[in-house]
Amino acid sequence: MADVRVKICGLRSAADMAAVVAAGAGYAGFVFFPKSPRNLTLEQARLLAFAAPPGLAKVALTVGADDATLDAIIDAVPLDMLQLHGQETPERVAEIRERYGLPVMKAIGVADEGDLAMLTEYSLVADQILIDAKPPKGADLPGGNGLSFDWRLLVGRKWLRPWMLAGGLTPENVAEAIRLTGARQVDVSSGVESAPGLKDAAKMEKFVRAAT
Ligand SMILES: O=C(O)c1ccccc1NCC(=O)[C@H](O)[C@H](O)COP(=O)(O)O
Repeated sequence: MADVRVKICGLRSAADMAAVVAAGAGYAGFVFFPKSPRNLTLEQARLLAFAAPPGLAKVALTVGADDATLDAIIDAVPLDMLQLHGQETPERVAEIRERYGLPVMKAIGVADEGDLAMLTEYSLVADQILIDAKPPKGADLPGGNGLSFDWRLLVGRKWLRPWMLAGGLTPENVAEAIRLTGARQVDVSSGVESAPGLKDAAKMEKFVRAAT
């Protein structure tokens, strides 16, 4: 599968960054969400971002962050993209995009066909759309739960913006997910971990190989 770009989300250490680079991923994601096992400090993220080679896009994931939080992240960490993984409205997405001048990827949780209208709505204001599984009711995390959705919902659909498939992808299922949905970009976190928040270099390598 040529030309598929992989995002590996939730890096926390220099070893994670080295493994992402060695595997050949196109995006590296840093999670700024205190409840997450993948949460990292501004200083940790700054060091990892400076260790990233040119061409690897550095993405900060936030959840309903206010301007002060985003200001602090952007001041500390050299970034290529913001990933908004909360309940940000289309107006807020547009505001963030305008304020920071960085491309914005809006994550949308999908469980059934009724959720697809939101993808169209947000593709009018975001630079990219991340199509993720909807978290279970009452979940601590709005993403990164290792759950997938029915990929057949995406068959034959088109959106105005580039999009990325996420949710429960693993080295074992990513090729089938790409085949079915036609995704040109995929995002993974839990599926390349040995425990929550602990990335596994061998799984990262296997995932990128299976996806590309
Ligand atoms: O990873 C987290 O802990 C997290 C916390 C809060 C919001 C989103 C979070 N993760 C999002 C992702 O890592 C991915 O973009 C996506 O949800 C895929 O995750 P997974 O199903 O674990 O592969």
